[in-house]
Amino acid sequence: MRASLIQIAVTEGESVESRRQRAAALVREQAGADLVVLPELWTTGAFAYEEFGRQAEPLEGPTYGAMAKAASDAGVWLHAGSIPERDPDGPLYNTSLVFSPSGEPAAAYRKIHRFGFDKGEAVLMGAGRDLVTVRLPGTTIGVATCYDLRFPELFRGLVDAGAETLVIPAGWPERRRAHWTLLAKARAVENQAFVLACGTAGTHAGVPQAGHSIVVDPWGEVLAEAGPGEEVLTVEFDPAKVAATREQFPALKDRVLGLDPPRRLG
Ligand SMILES: NC(=O)CCC(=O)C(=O)O
Repeated sequence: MRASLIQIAVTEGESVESRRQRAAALVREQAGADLVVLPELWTTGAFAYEEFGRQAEPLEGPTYGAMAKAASDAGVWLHAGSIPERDPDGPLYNTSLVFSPSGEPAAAYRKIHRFGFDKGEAVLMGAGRDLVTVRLPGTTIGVATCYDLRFPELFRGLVDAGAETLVIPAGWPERRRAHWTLLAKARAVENQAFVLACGTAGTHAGVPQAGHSIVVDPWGEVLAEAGPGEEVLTVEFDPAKVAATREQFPALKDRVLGLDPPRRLG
């Protein structure tokens, strides 16, 4: 299976429409790949909080249209990263879009863990509730977004739902790059799954982005890693390695669930 992670640069010097057209062109250039991945909130930038409301789109808005067409032009499965979604009946959401090679919508995932504590995304956007997996030929992907990477229980839920390849678009800052790499490897090893983590390059809202998109196999080996700038990271991987790893080293079978709470002595 061949995957291309498009680590696009998000800068204020470029308009959203220009970046949308550029992203669509980059997706088209990936014809021949099985799966193409874009990062989180690449239209606005994940830290450009003031732009979320200004650039929010309905689910089937301009980014959806451009990405559906790009997926079908290239004939690829496309995880189109996420957009600020304006729900007509509710708040904004940080929503990822997945398209089939014929440009049909395959899934939408509303980010569950919002970043910012008491500001930013955490107050400007609503939280999703639903786990999302998508069956592709050869593997089942489980999707999560950026800050979700810090919450292992979400990934266990995806694995329980059949995920073998964890696809994580992000807008991760350079300042915490060490966490990004460490957590991507940890999620791969503990879930015995491939991790495809696609970040952004460039600087927006004064926050330099980490880049360093990364692909990790179920044994924790890094198959490919990008540099800091805009780049398309292409990798070949064998989805059968998930079943083989889970069979040869069956740690997932040793999970002990429903433990008792700590007992007080005395
Ligand atoms: N956009 C995000 O979710 C940022 C996450 C982040 O910076 C972190 O977890 O650290």
